[in-house]
Amino acid sequence: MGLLTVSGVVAGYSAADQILKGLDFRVDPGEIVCIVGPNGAGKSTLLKAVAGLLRPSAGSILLKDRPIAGLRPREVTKLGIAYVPQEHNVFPSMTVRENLEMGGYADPAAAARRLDGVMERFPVLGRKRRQAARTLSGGERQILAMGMALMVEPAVLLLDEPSAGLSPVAAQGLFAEIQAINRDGVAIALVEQNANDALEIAHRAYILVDGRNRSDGIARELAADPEIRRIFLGG
Ligand SMILES: Nc1ncnc2c1ncn2[C@@H]1O[C@H](COP(=O)(O)OP(=O)(O)OP(=O)(O)O)[C@@H](O)[C@H]1O
Repeated sequence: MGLLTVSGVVAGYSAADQILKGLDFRVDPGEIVCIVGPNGAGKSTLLKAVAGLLRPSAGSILLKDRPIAGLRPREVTKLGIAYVPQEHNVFPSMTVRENLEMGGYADPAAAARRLDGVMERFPVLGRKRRQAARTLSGGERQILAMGMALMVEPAVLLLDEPSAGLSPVAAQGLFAEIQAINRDGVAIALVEQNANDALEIAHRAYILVDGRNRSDGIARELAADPEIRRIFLGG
């Protein structure tokens, strides 16, 4: 059984504007699953539907065997799915520590216990815990956003373009952190523009085009497919 199973989901930003047109998607325990595809394909929309920010008009979303489509974001988080949006994912004027505390808002009693664990897991956050988030580098800010998400000890982490705007070196560092989080036992759904790098760290991948699956399979096999390379991976 999949850990997260999306079946036939139709969703969009209004009834007349369906972006996901019957989408199937699955994350199994222990996986990093990458979602790539052209601009506007619906990659971010898929993560928003899973996170509870959009209510699908058809189809189902299951966490293990529990239906979650249409639940509020806070309920989805409590059940074990943490979402890191592409932008505005930290509070710039608050300290690193305060941001982490905000990340644990769904369960404040447990948050105090988890704070030390997250700062140990990401030493840079421990060292800079008293600094305002706006003073962090782009890569550190993304690590903080992931640290906030891990404050709820999720089973599944949804990451929307975490490497956007980072230098190649910072992006490589971030991908290594994503792999380390996955090795700690967190399954990850990763939307990336940086498709070649994302396919290197992913176990499986989906290629979305116009709200539907164009292809899916083992990430390294998709990355080696000449037609997929030509159309989606820049040659
Ligand atoms: N809040 C919104 N309200 C209305 N339409 C939206 C909203 N957010 C996204 N869209 C539209 O939904 C479509 C899919 O957007 P989405 O962000 O899911 O694409 P994407 O595959 O993640 O691509 P990108 O790489 O450009 O972010 C686009 O046509 C976009 O304009």
